[in-house]
Amino acid sequence: MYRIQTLNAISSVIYDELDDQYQVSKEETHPDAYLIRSANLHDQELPEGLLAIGRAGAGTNNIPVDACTEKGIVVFNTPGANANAVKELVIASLFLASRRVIEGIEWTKTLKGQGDEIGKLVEKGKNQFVGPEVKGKRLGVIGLGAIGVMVANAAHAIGMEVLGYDPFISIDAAWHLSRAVKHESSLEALLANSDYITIHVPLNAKTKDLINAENLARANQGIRILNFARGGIINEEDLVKALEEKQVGRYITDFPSEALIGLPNVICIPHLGASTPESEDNCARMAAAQVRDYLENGNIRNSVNFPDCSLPGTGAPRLAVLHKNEPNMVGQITSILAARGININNMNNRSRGQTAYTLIDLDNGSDDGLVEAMGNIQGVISARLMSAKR
Ligand SMILES: NC(=O)C1=CN([C@@H]2O[C@H](COP(=O)(O)OP(=O)(O)OC[C@H]3O[C@@H](n4cnc5c(N)ncnc54)[C@H](O)[C@@H]3O)[C@@H](O)[C@H]2O)C=CC1
Ligand SMILES: O=C(O)CCC(=O)C(=O)O
Repeated sequence: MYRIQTLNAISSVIYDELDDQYQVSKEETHPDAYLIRSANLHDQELPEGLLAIGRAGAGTNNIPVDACTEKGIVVFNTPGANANAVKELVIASLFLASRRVIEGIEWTKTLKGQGDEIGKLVEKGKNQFVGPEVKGKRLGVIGLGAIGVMVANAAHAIGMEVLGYDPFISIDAAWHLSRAVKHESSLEALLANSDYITIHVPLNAKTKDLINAENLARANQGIRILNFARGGIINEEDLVKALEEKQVGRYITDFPSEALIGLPNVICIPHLGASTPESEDNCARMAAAQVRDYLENGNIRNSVNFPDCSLPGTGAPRLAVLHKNEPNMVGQITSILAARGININNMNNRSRGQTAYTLIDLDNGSDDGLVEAMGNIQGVISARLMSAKR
């Protein structure tokens, strides 16, 4: 029996993946894995024995990934599974950043009680809510991953001139990006050449305060900024000042804060980017499937702290060793097997930055201290023995 603790409301489609070998609840004690959305794990003790965290979503800044790596907890996310939902809300927000629809709706509510006068009042008052069309305007997209590419292509399709900035763009993303999107090689150039920008990078130490007073000063006067990535990517103090000085014309964010709520020219959305049934199902199903494959078969797909590594299941005993990416790790692991007369049927070893993973299907052999022996190798983070069926 595997135990899964859910730390957020997760779509019930997880049960398509997690059969009766799984006990899933909010209160699970001694969980083998967590399934979460945006729950903040930074201030929580990670339970002993936790093997995996399945983040049903893209961003993992709510997870202490380095601490997980040290403890041998594999952190998974679900790349692209909610990208379309975010893209749709970003496109809607491009219009909201232009046309003063939200202010207009609020103002219209004040006309309640005016009876037959409403038509006349509407025509007289609507001028205050005029705003430009997006067609022909320039949109700068920061980060051309799963979401950024979709947003760039959709914005081009509605007639915008699209510029993109992503020094680390993947080959896959580049293949999917419309050729009409102009490549900008610096953030400063992107800001200076855009009427609107939209941010689609992860929040990490390198992207914190990526948008700040210095580069906002070089942006086009009145630039409209959309932030559906994370609040910390834009320096809030600098942003508020730039809004006051009209350097930033509009700011639409999925990440409200005390300083932003109620400010003129700011629209705060309650983190709804991925809140569609389709997206919630996609993310939940993918996270559950990845966690299951890891718990049962040791296979890793879409981890943010260990390399992707898998083997086809044959029912043979499988040794799974998470270790540091250091010389002679595989040599030491296989020497222990050789000393015990255990033959290797199949194996895969992958590395990623500081970490590595070795999966070995064994012809014979049982635990009998094998896992402990592996754990004693300097540089091994953790080891498990299982029978991989699929
Ligand atoms: N509002 C919401 O509900 C949601 C928000 N998000 C946020 O959006 C972020 C992006 O999501 P995805 O597109 O799915 O991720 P992704 O990993 O597919 O794409 C991120 C892209 O950012 C690029 N990048 C990284 N550092 C950069 C930098 N300094 N400058 C320019 N580009 C840089 C990467 O090369 C990559 O192409 C997530 O990390 C998350 O924080 C994601 C999903 C839903
Ligand atoms: O689960 C959610 O609604 C949050 C989605 C999100 O922010 C992400 O996937 O990074």
